[in-house]
Amino acid sequence: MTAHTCNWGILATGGIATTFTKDLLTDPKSRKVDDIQHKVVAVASSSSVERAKAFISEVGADPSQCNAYGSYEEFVKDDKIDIVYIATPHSHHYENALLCLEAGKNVLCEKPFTINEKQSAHLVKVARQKNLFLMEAVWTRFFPITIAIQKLLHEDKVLGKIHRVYSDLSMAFKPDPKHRLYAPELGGGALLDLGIYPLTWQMLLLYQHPDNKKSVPKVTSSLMKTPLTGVDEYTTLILDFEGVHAQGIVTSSLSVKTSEAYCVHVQGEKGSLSIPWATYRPESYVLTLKDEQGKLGQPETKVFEIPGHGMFWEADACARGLRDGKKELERCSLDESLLTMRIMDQVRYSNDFRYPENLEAVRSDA
Ligand SMILES: NC(=O)C1=CN([C@@H]2O[C@H](COP(=O)(O)OP(=O)(O)OC[C@H]3O[C@@H](n4cnc5c(N)ncnc54)[C@H](OP(=O)(O)O)[C@@H]3O)[C@@H](O)[C@H]2O)C=CC1
Ligand SMILES: O=C1OC[C@@H](O)[C@H](O)[C@H]1O
Repeated sequence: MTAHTCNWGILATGGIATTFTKDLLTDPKSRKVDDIQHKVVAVASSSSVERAKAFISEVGADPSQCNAYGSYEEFVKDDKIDIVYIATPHSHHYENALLCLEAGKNVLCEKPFTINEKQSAHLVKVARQKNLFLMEAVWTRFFPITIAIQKLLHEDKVLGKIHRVYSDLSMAFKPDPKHRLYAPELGGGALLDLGIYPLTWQMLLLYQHPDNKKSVPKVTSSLMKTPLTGVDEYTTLILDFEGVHAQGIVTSSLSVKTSEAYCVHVQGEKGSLSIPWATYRPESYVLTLKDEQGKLGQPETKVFEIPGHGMFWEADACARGLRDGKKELERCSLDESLLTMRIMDQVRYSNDFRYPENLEAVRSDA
């Protein structure tokens, strides 16, 4: 069978663009994939064409097969591109994705999709009008371990009724008002950068639970701003999923690292399942079941190998989706991206946290 080739354009040349593109260029056979292969055919840097050329060399792309651009506007005109991966700061996702969609390009945009739901909804509207593929790059959703955990809980029901899911992603960053994580003008703060991951686990484990029937959770929350720049430093969400009659507790912070014990902890009537570090890149789970007397037995750990960073699985899924004429993927559906943005909006706005007006705005044709 001839493998289907997916031609990628990389928009921006920073940290995650480097990680994603190196993963894209790993040998698919290393993850037992033979129906897909990826090529990087264009790279754009808003800094300079020299930066784009340097990036192409740094990631090991073939410069003879890959066009370098010093402007995103020129880059999106490149008709060799099948799909664009957007890797700019949160503040720029909305405009960058519109630029790509309006140029007729399919888009995989880093998380969080945009600054707020109305911007994401505008992207969805344009993608659907132009019959283009669009997805938020919530890469964790595509890990084999993530799919296995959902099967364990939803189909095999190893824990029986689920009572509660705790999930957290917190990291002790060095406070720097210029860094994208602290800068309001770049969409800084814990929730959109980190909190989206523990919130995604709630969507995967409780919102998607068959008994929940996709009922939207009631959300209460608290948020504490950093005195340094006023972005959110600590956030706590409580999600009541009435459909499955279970509660989710979601936390994130810029100032303290997630407990070593677990990033995700699921409590059910028959025991518990924990996922150790990292919330965004799970490598194992620990299942502890009760015996007939209801006493907790020995924990059993299952490890899943990751032949690289792990960003190739979402890329493989996008490539298969394009090959098969899909415009979105159920595993990371546009509706769930919109609901996730809606919940994060609710947390920010109900706790009096808004980004600068120009960042929260949508275009007049939204
Ligand atoms: N999935 C994951 O595991 C991760 C995802 N991310 C997401 O990726 C996005 C980028 O994060 P990261 O790679 O760490 O960020 P970086 O700061 O490392 O890179 C951002 C790049 O965006 C471009 N850019 C364009 N305009 C600006 C601007 N005004 N200020 C700064 N950079 C600008 C620059 O590239 P150029 O000059 O070439 O245009 C810059 O290098 C974020 O939305 C984040 O949420 C981040 C880390 C991990
Ligand atoms: O997506 C992410 O994952 C890990 C963090 O270090 C990073 O800030 C965040 O954007």
